[in-house]
This record gives sequence, structure tokens and C-alpha cells, in this order.
Amino acid sequence: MATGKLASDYEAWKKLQALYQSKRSSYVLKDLFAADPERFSKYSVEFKTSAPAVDILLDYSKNLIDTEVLAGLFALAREANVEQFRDDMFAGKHINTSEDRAVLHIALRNPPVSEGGWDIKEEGATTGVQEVLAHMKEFSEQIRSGSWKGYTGKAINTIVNIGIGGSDLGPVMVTEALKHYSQRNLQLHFVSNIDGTDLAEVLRQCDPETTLFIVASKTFTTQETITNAESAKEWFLTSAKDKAHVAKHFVALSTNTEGVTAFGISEANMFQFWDWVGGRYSFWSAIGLSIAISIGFDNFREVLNGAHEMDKHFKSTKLEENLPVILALVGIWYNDFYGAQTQALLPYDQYLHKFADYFQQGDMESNGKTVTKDGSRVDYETGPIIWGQSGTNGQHAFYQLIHQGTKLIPCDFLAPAETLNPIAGGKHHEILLSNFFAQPEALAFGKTEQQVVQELGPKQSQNAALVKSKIFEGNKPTNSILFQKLTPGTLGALVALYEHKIHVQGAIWGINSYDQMGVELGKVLAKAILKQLPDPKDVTGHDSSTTGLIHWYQAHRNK
Ligand SMILES: O=P(O)(O)OC[C@H]1O[C@@H](O)[C@@H](O)[C@@H](O)[C@@H]1O
Repeated sequence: MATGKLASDYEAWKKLQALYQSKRSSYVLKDLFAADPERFSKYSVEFKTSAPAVDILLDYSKNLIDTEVLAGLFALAREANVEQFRDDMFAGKHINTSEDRAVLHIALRNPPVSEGGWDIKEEGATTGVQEVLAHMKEFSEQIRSGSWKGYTGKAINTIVNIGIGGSDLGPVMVTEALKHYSQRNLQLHFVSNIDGTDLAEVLRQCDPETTLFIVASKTFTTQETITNAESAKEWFLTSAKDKAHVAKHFVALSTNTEGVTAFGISEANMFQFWDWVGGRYSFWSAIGLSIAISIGFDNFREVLNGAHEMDKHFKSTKLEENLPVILALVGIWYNDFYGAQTQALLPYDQYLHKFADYFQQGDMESNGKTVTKDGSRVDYETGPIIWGQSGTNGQHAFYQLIHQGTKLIPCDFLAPAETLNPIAGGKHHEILLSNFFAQPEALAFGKTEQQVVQELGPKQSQNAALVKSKIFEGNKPTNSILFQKLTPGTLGALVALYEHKIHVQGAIWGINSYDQMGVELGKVLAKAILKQLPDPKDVTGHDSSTTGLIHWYQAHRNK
């Protein structure tokens, strides 16, 4: 944030605060819809592109907003220099100030300049990107066609991606989301947890002769990943014996050439990316190799292309019609003025069942910060807690609390107009979508006491407690996002939509959305504790709770 101000110093922020305090009781969805028959068309916007074909409708009319609130929110974005900050990112400026790095995952989905892409002003960003993409294409095609052979001459049929955080969640989410497009004879596994169970259970399903391990780690120093990769190599060598065979079965995705070669993977089997790709923004890079193998390089390219279309929209559309900006501002309204703590992501598409998990890292690691870029402590709420699950499963689990609990939970509902699995004559999809429409309606308009009484009839309505328990207060805000169909391009656009939303919110809060200092402390302490675990006498320097826990563990292990 160029101004060095806290968000709460902005005039627009103060105005929004005053609006919330003085007019909050008038933000009643029932009344707002009754007063304005045009509300849906006013507060919905369509994103449509032809290559790739993507059609996304964002309906944000069921939010506790009116024209005045919206004007205030857009004024806030302008006062916080959101447009400048966005342009700085696209220009390759070092907006990740604490690490002095550019933030250029957008360059990864940028087509070559010769194909109409714009020039990213960062050394090597376009040439390097295209080279790695070519390598990914070549390699993924070799695996998919069976021309890449394992050490006994058999084709690869099992892929194990070993990585954690950004080197796992993106590939997991995308390969699940685009399973429809996957080559079904290739088994895909993801090992992330240091818990040996994760690797052991996967290895049980693998044959060393036909398994490819993809070691995915930006830094190539992450304890979990390196330990899992070493154990996988040991398992492999038990059968393969000769270290020379590693070259046929292990590849690395990393920025750290030295670390990769020290592990025993040659540079030829390394797919590079760069420090300007944040871990949680990295599946667009070499980290997406497992995706390219699963769905084919052309489909992977479509994911990038869809994201690129959203990048262009974000970059050039005025704020009032800019989907990521709208999502960000509406989110800020609840997060900072209504005091909402969480944001639910609820895709009515089974293929998107990892979408909320993915954006838990995407959003919470980006915007879970307390200090601004210039080191001031914020006096407002920053990133929300992101959670969710695919519909309709969530309805039978936690929706009760969203409907009738005491907490305000803004929800984003997402659904495809067209299903990829129109089984039973499309019956399932119609039922699914009827729920997708019904839930935001129920959340917004609720059920009054009068309606409950009418339903229960005079006798049961004598029971006042029963009547009360059946009332839905309503006025719960939601966004509804409908898209044509879950194609690779659409997925790319949807992910970029949420990425840019995170960017805009971070810009307004004045925080650095692109570092993750908060993950470091625990890592350092764990390293120190690991050395103390063999002998109780070595357990020093801790509080009584930590010491007590470690001692209890030492007394109970291997019993
Ligand atoms: O890809 P590597 O370097 O193994 O990092 C994996 C993950 O590590 C965590 O601690 C975070 O920093 C994440 O942002 C990152 O994605």
C-alpha cells in the first residue's frame, strides 16, 4: 500500500463505519428486494470469454448492501490504491516487500507475446516460463503415451506427487476438479503428511517398476517432503537396487537446483520455477506437472488460459464490474464492519470438493496477518477463516448453524449449469441445482413466526418454544456463482477470481499477502525438539506443559 496508512484511516472506511452504525437496520434483504424489482440485474455481473469458452455469472444481490454501501466500498478500493497495487503486480514490481520479490504467478498463464500475451517486465519471466511449459508438455506426453519406460522397460501407470502446502493442495484440488478429463489408466496419489502412514498407505498400492515419483518443493528444504522423498527412494531402491534407475522414476519440481541434484535427481529431470511464484500460487507452474500428466497438457494449458482471461478482466475492467473486486469488497463489508469471522465456500459440484481446502491455504496464508507492510499493527480484522464443503453434503452437516446459529457466516455458493455426469436423465443435476437455488433463498428470506404458526396449525402453535425453534430469521448474505460447466478454462478462471479477491483484500488492509512468516516459528521449535526426543534428560528450555507432554510421550512410546 503506497500510502502507508491503516485501512481504518481512510475517509471511505470511516464513512462505511458510520453507515453500518446508523443504517444497519435498514439492510434487510426482504425489504431491499421488495423495494427494487431490478435488484438482481443491478447486482449481478457476467464474465464471458470465447477462447476458452467460459461463462460465469456472479449474483451478489443477496448481500446486505445498497447503492450507498457499494459506493462506499468502491471509494474505499480507490482510496486504498487498489488499481495501482494491481498494476504494480502485473508490472513485476516487488510487491512482496518483506521478501523483496515480485508476485508473478499471473505470468505463468500469460501466453507468449507472439500469441497476444503482454510483456511481463521481469527478467526471464516469459522465456523461462515457455521453456518449462514445453518441458512439461514433452514429459507429460511421454508418460501418458507410455513411451517413458521404467527401469524394467514397463510403462508408468502410477504417479505419486510428494509435496506439502502449495506443492500439494493445488495439484490435489485441480486433479480432483478435472477428473472428468483425466487419463483413467493412470493412478494418481498425493503424499504430503510427514506421518509415515501417508506414504506407507500409498506405497502399498504402488509397483516400483511402474511408479513415477514427483518430488514437488519450491525450496527443496521442506522437512516433510524431503523425508517422504528419501523414504520413497529407499523403498524404490530396495527393488531397483541400482541408483542409476532413480532417473527413470524420480523427477523434481523446484526452484532449488542444488538441493535437487544433492537429492540425486539430475537437472535434466528437474522442472524449474522461480522465487516470484508463491507456493500457494504455484500450481500454474511446474508444480502443476501431475495435473498435466493427469488431464493432458492441452487441458492444463486451458486451465492457464482461463485464468489468463480472468487476469485480463481483473486488470482492465472498471471496479464496479470487476468480479474479484466485487467479491473482495463485499467480503470486507462483513469481515470488518459486521464482524463476521468466517467465509464459507460451498460448491454444488462434487468435482470441486477440494475447493475450500485449497483456498484455506490460498486465503488464510495470504491474509492471516496482523501487521501492515510498514510494520503497523492493524486495528481491524484481516483475513477471514475459510471453510466449506461441497453441496449437498454440507446441508446435512453444518448448514443448521448457518441458518439458525448466532454467527453471521457469509457464503459463496457455486454451481455449474451443465453437469459432466447427466446420469438418470439429468435428474441428479436438477435436484442438486434446486438445492443450490433454495439455500441462498432460505438464508436470505427465512421464515417468519406467522408462517410457522400457519404451518403448524392452531393446536401445535400453542407450543411457543416449538414455534420459536422453527423460525428462520433470514437476512443471511450470500453470493451465487453460476458457471456453464466445469471445463479446464472455467476452473482456471474461478481460481484466478478468488486469487485476485485475496489480492484486493490484502491491498485494502495494507498487509503483505505474499509472505508467510507465520509458518516459520513452529518449524524451528520442532527441529529443536526433534533433537531432544531420544533422551528425557535433554528436554530443556520449555514451559512445564511442553516438557510434561514430551516426558509423557517418552514414557509411553514403543510400549
Ligand atoms: O514447496 P515447499 O518449499 O516445499 O513449501 C511448501 C509449503 O511450506 C509451507 O511452510 C508454506 O510456506 C507454504 O506456503 C508452502 O507451500
